[in-house]
Amino acid sequence: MMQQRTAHQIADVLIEALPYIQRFKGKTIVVKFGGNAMIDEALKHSFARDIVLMKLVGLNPIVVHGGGPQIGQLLEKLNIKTRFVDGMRVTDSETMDVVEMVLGGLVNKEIVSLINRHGGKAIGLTGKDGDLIRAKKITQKKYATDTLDSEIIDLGYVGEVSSIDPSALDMLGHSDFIPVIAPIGAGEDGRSYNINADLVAGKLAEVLKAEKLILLTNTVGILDKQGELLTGLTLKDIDDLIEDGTISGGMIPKTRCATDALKGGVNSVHIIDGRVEHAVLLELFTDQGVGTLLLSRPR
Ligand SMILES: Nc1ncnc2c1ncn2[C@@H]1O[C@H](COP(=O)(O)OP(=O)(O)O)[C@@H](O)[C@H]1O
Ligand SMILES: CC(=O)N[C@@H](CCC(=O)OP(=O)(O)O)C(=O)O
Repeated sequence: MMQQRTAHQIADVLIEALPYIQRFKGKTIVVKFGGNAMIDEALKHSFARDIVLMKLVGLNPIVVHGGGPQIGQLLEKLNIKTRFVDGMRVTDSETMDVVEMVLGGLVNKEIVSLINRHGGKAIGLTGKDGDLIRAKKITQKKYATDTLDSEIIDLGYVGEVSSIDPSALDMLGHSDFIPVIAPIGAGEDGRSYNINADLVAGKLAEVLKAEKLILLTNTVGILDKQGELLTGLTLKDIDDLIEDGTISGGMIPKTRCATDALKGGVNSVHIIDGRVEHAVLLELFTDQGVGTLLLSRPR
């Protein structure tokens, strides 16, 4: 009896995924995997398996990864000091070499190899490969609070996305390959630029006209002032939450990327908890979902 019920429950869970698989078949889903989620071995494996399953059931996953903590660790070993201004790492030429080594090398190849070990065919790219991402230098204006003067802070080789050539991704999307992208772009001068991974994921989702952008982070989603999860938000709600200070710190650039992607034609953005095993699968293929769903307007 017990065994039979368990079998039914398993079948229910499997069949719950069917309408979602039918709806998203052939659609592009951009998934940003943050550096914090990569610290846990079990989480890395569950993420890789989710991506392999997505591809096998006919979706087109594109992975964009971060690696902030991993860059920090190598810089520390090399005794190179680092600092952030408004969520961006100040990146001089020496730091850029380390960023490229960690993001384009160690972290990228680790994710590629994990996906491959779970039966996928991942191909690692930085924005320099296939001329995927062109970057332009960001100039950061920092406004001092005690004076009205503005101080320009030179962030060095920190870029924003100036253009994307998706032809390499189009080719991979029509094959068994799963692209895994490190957030490094090439400047007009051919130099490498360090780009925040959320920015890259948002722009890629926009250019690829992705069905969804999924941002894995280290909170359960966007929280209200009482610390309760906000399960559904629209563009207007997000503006209000930033305005009244509910959304602050690292969540501001993240939600800005999300709103840009929605305005650019992405159907939905999901900010979900990367600390939960199989968070991507639960968000995509179950009725309740996890985290915060952001839409242009109420459904
Ligand atoms: N309203 C909010 N809801 C959830 N997190 C928030 C909110 N406002 C600020 N945050 C902060 O934003 C952080 C997520 O941004 P960040 O650390 O940059 O993420 P990641 O490293 O995944 O890119 C959360 O850990 C939290 O400290
Ligand atoms: C300009 C800038 O700050 N770039 C980031 C790139 C990595 C990143 O975005 O990693 P997470 O997603 O893990 O935070 C950095 O150097 O840390």
